[in-house]
Amino acid sequence: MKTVLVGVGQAGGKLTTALASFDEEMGFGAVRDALAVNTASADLQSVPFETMLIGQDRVNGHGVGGDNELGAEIMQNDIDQVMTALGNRISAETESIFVVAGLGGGTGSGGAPVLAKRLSRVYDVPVYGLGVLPGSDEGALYQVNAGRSLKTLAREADAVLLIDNDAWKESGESMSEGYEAINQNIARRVGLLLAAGEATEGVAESVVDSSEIINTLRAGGIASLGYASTPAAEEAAENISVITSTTRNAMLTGSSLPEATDAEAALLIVAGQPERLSRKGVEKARKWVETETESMQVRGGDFPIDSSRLASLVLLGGVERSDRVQRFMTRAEQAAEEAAEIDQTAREADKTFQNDELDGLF
Ligand SMILES: Nc1nc2c(ncn2[C@@H]2O[C@H](COP(=O)(O)OP(=O)(O)OP(=O)(O)O)[C@@H](O)[C@H]2O)c(=O)[nH]1
Repeated sequence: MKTVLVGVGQAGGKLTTALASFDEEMGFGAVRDALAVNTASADLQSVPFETMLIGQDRVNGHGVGGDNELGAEIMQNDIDQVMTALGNRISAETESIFVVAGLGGGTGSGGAPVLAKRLSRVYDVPVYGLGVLPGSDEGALYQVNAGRSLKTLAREADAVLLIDNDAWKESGESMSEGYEAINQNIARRVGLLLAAGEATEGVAESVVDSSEIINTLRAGGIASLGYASTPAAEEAAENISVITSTTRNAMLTGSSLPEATDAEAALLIVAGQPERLSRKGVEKARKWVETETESMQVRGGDFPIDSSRLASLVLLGGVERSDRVQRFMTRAEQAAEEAAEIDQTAREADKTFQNDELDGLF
């Protein structure tokens, strides 16, 4: 699937870098171009492709410090500049645009929905969000920001592929090592998905194309992507249970959104050497995904790659009713209510203080 990536904010820029590098290293060529947009000049310095600093008149290159309303405002003010830079990158062959952002901060959280809205109006190709949810140990501001941003982004984009920062956390890792590992995990999943949509030449089974990805995400809302891989036997017939167990792992333990299994639609892609791919295995695994998601719209296909391992990618569309997403929304709403209460108490204290001051004066 020929794609143009736009990273907004720090996490957006880092993830876009990881994705573009993975695509290049693997020689896939699905990522056609990329742009990183930020309000903080320091965050753009290590980005290896074109960058754009916005909001200089407001924050002078220092970022918005988690203020996602300001992030949205700045994107709105500078949107023409961003659209012009993207216009030079989006061509007739572009099949999708991904707006990539951490949803808990300020620049990406506020800016990504504004940009997705404008892109959807101007271009006919689908505009997807690739959004990162803050880990559950991140503070209330991050949860509130992400709750609001996710709702808006899901409305403005054709779908939001959601990544939970808690998904691949390993104990003992520093914050930056942790991000690095998460970004690599995301790059591998999304990179393979985009590349699978590009595969053209023949294997015995059905090759996935871009339209299957688009159709799986057609329901809109929130999507997740699972991945797992296992060493494979040389003979396809010996790999039936390898494919089913790898698919189970991809969905149950390798998902970008753990525990999100209730879906409107799904796409299973099994990648590996054509001679190791078992048609029966792919069909059995596809049926298992059908049962697990309780969806009648489960597509299946394969992606020929030169590897002695078999890998399963499971794209789930329309997972917003799943427990994980509901739990996050509840947490974000609680944090928003608590923040509003604190705000109210502060305002009341301020009023009392002012009244007392006035009492003293008159
Ligand atoms: N997966 C992942 N998440 C990250 C990374 N960097 C930051 N985050 C998450 O993204 C959120 C913060 O968003 P940032 O992208 O840092 O913020 P920003 O959009 O640049 O906005 P401001 O810094 O407020 O101007 C937090 O929830 C972090 O956990 C990263 O490299 N990878």
